[in-house]
Parts: sequence; structure tokens; C-alpha cells
Amino acid sequence: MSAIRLKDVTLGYEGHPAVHHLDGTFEDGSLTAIVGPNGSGKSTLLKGIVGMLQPLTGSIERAPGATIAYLPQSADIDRTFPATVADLVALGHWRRRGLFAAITGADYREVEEALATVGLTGFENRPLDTLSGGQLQRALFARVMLQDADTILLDEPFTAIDEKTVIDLIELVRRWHAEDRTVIAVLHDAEMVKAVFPRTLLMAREPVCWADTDKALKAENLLKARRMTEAWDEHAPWHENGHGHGGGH
Ligand SMILES: Nc1ncnc2c1ncn2[C@@H]1O[C@H](COP(=O)(O)OP(=O)(O)OP(=O)(O)O)[C@@H](O)[C@H]1O
Repeated sequence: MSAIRLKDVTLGYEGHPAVHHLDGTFEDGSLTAIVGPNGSGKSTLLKGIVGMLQPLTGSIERAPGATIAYLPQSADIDRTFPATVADLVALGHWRRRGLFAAITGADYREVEEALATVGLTGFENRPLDTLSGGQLQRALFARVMLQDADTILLDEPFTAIDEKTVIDLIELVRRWHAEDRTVIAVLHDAEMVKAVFPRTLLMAREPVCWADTDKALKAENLLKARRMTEAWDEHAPWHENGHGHGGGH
């Protein structure tokens, strides 16, 4: 069974294509990394899968009734919003409860359990703008937990956060995989991809290779991805070793 099927999809903005020829399947329960040079269309693909962007051509099929949780890049998250950690995490309930439903005692216990799982016990009433980057990312993972979705999309979830948080959150990703959820994450750290993600989609404005990770990350494919992106944009930076992310976000 496939969780998400891409059929010759082109995605873009205001009629201008950003990525082409996306064709393939994220199998149900698969754990896939999306990697590629800056500007290669990774975030755009996640936005297409979650339905924020409609394909310019082609189609994206999702299993009927399947639910998707989406964690955008932290740069896209407004931390100045006047809310507490518990408010943020409780939003994970909205699909089940509706946006304006009162939070019940059981809901609150779930929030506390999720916070305990991500190591944020006692942070319930902390305003979001007092959190470190790592703490905010832990809270956002707790919200994803509460969403209880079949498919989980993570856009650069480990960028610019401390190592201990990365280790703890990777454990959560492994747990979601063990629970047979479909997990797709945009990542820049090739070593982490090799260690944790069995499948990889390497992109350069179109798929370069979508396969088991060892195959997808072969040197020849990485070189091809770099050349293809440079051909599209002479100035696109590229971080093959996966450390750091340049001046991107
Ligand atoms: N909202 C937008 N409006 C117009 N163009 C956009 C928008 N968002 C992204 N793009 C363009 O689409 C292309 C793909 O961008 P995208 O953010 O998907 O790449 P990426 O692989 O996620 O990059 P990075 O690794 O830097 O996050 C780029 O040329 C980018 O400038």
C-alpha cells in the first residue's frame, strides 16, 4: 500500500515551476529523507504533499482518510505569538476536537504526557518567546505527537538545535517509524540520513535518485545533483557533507 503517490508532478509559485517530474511513491510506513542542494525544491515538495500548494501539472494522491502532520522550518514559525507551551502543544488536538473546543482534563493529561516524552515537563506555562531553539523544537514535536497522524512531514527538524535535543528527537522519529507511520523529513546531514533513514529522495529541481539510502547517496548521484542545480542556478550553494546550512534561513 502507498501512503503518497506522486504522478509526474510539477510544483511552483505563481505559475512558475520550481520542481518538475516528481514521480514515485512513499510507501505506507516508510521512513524517507529528502536531501539536495539549497533551492532544489525540498520544502516545495513537502508543501505539495500537505496540500498547501496545488500541483501546476500532475497529481499527488493520498490514501483516503489519511491524516498528515506537518512541521515547517523553524524560521517559518512565529515565536512572538502570545501563547504558552501548553497552548502550542494542545493545538495538536484541533483535528479531533475542532479549533475552539474547550480543552478537557483528558486532553490536558495528553499534553503533559507529550511534554514529558520530549523532556519538557514543567514547561507548560512558559511563554513561547522564552524558549531556546531546542526547547521550541521539542514542543513542536510534542504537538506532532498529539496530532496522531498517519503521515508526518518534517522540514529540517534538526537544523540549529543542540546535539542532545537532536538525539532525543531522533528517538521520536524512530518511534513513529516503529508505529508504522509514514515519516518524510528534509535533512542536510548525510551521516544522520545514512544512520537513521532507510530511504532517500535526492532532489535537484527534479528527482535525481529515489531509492534505498546507500544507493541514493552515492558520490555520482551527489555530483549529478550539484551539476543539475548549478545548471538551473549558477549561484546555488551546496553542502555535500551536510554540516551547516549556509546562510539559508
Ligand atoms: N513562496 C515562494 N514564492 C516564490 N518562489 C519560491 C517560494 N518558495 C520557494 N520558492 C522558490 O522555489 C525554489 C525551491 O525552493 P525550496 O524552498 O523548495 O528549496 P529547498 O530545497 O527547500 O531549499 P533550502 O535547502 O534552501 O531550504 C527556489 O528557487 C525558491 O526560491
